[in-house]
This record gives sequence, structure tokens and C-alpha cells, in this order.
Amino acid sequence: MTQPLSNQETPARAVVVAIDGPAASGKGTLSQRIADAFGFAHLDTGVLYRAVGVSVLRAGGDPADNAAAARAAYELHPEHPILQEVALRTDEAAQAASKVAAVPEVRAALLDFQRRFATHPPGGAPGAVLDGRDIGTVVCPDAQAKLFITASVEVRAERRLKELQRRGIPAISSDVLEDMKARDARDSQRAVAPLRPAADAFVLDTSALDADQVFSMAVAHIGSKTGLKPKA
Ligand SMILES: Nc1ncnc2c1ncn2[C@@H]1O[C@H](COP(=O)(O)OP(=O)(O)OP(=O)(O)O)[C@@H](O)[C@H]1O
Ligand SMILES: Nc1ccn([C@@H]2O[C@H](COP(=O)(O)O)[C@@H](O)[C@H]2O)c(=O)n1
Repeated sequence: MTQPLSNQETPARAVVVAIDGPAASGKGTLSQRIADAFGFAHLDTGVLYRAVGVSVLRAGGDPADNAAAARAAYELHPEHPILQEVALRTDEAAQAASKVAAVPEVRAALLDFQRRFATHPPGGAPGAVLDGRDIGTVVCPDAQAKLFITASVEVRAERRLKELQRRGIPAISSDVLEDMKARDARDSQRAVAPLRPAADAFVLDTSALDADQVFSMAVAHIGSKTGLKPKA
């Protein structure tokens, strides 16, 4: 992936909040709320892997083919229209993403863009929230605050099922659960940048917490690490 077009440079060191966790744990919802509350920029890094996976599928390739995946990753750039497509939200895209994500060359190709987003948040924002699988461990190991958001696989599958139903997408409960287990296994067992909490991450099991409770606990943790409070 090539470098982003020049955004306003940020003079002071940007605050970086790393939020990792498995699929449908709620990290995307939390990350956007944290970014809005603190006036930070937000990068959903899963979108990058989804875009690479979908590009390979569209080219008629196999997402598990290292060369095809690496090629698609190097061709991706921050202004690429595929990054805005709703097609990235499908389960097919998620499964393809988790296959290309196991390819070391893909991860290497996407690394600079993610790091530059963290150090130079777009629009001159004073900080950045990045969510994914390896933000606290690999992409931004020096992030000031790291959270690992998780929940039981059954709870996560139920949340995803409800989300699909809300969006009018037909889905079968047992299929959603099996797909989530398969993705969890691929993401946590791969050799490169596997899904796991950083040693210094605040691990939050949200199985019995609603989104507001998770937000409050995350704000308190970020405050304790950075001294920052959300904007009024
Ligand atoms: N604490 C929570 N309690 C109940 N539902 C939640 C909670 N947090 C998020 N959700 C809902 O769960 C679903 C998944 O959340 P979200 O998309 O934020 O997860 P995610 O970890 O970013 O998933 P993915 O990695 O697949 O992108 C959404 O429908 C969201 O509204
Ligand atoms: N930092 C990341 C982010 C994502 N992945 C892979 O992409 C898949 C889709 O991610 P979502 O967050 O959109 O669900 C995910 O299953 C991972 O395989 C990654 O490896 N690293």
C-alpha cells in the first residue's frame, strides 16, 4: 500500500489509542465513540484487509494464494474507492480478509500506512484510534493506551446475527457461529501478528456489558494512561 496523500502535519506527538480484539467484540463501535469523544481520527484497519481479500476474489484469485494477496496489497492505496464499498461488510469479505491477513507480505505492505495514520492523524487531529488485531502488539507497540475488547464467541455471534438481521441480510445462527469460530482460529493461530492482547493491554470482556458500559470503562482507562478527558 502506498503512502497516504499529505494531510496536515501534526506538530506535537499524536496520542495513539490501540484497540484490538476478535470479530464482533464491539471494538469498531467503541473505537468510533472514543475517537468522537476525544476528537481523534479513527482507522478501522480491518477494512484494509477486507479490501485486499475482495480485490483478490474479484480478480478471480484465491485469497490464500500468497502472490495474489501480496499483489493486491501493494496495489491498494488510501484513496482507492474499494475502501468505501459496502461489499467489504459481507461475511465473504471477512473470510477472504482473514486468509490474506495470514500472508506476511500483505501485513508488511499495509504497515506503513497504518503507522503513518497513527503518527500523523488526518486533519491535524491530536490523536488517533486504530482498531484491529495487532495494533497494540505490532503496528503501534508504543501506543499510550491499549485495550483488548473481547466476549465469548456465542455472544459475539449473536451480536453479529442481530446486526445482519437489522440490515435485512438473511443469516442462519449456526452458520454465523461456525464462521466466527473459523475466523477466530485463523486469526489467533497464524504465524505472523496473531490475534492476542499486548502484555500491557487492558483486557475487557464485554460479554455481559452494554456498549455504554464498555465506553465508560474505556474512557476511564484512557484517562488513567493519558490524563485526557473526553470533550464536553
Ligand atoms: N457491548 C455491546 N453489547 C451489545 N452489542 C454490542 C456491543 N458492542 C457492540 N455491539 C454490537 O455488536 C455488533 C458488532 O460490533 P462491532 O462491529 O463494533 O464489532 P467489531 O469488533 O468491530 O467487529 P468486526 O471485527 O467484525 O468488524 C454491532 O452490531 C454492534 O452494534
Ligand atoms: N489489524 C488487523 C485487522 C484485521 N485483520 C484481519 O482482517 C479480518 C477482518 O477484520 P475486521 O476487523 O473487519 O473483522 C480479520 O478477521 C483479520 O483476519 C488483521 O489481521 N489485522
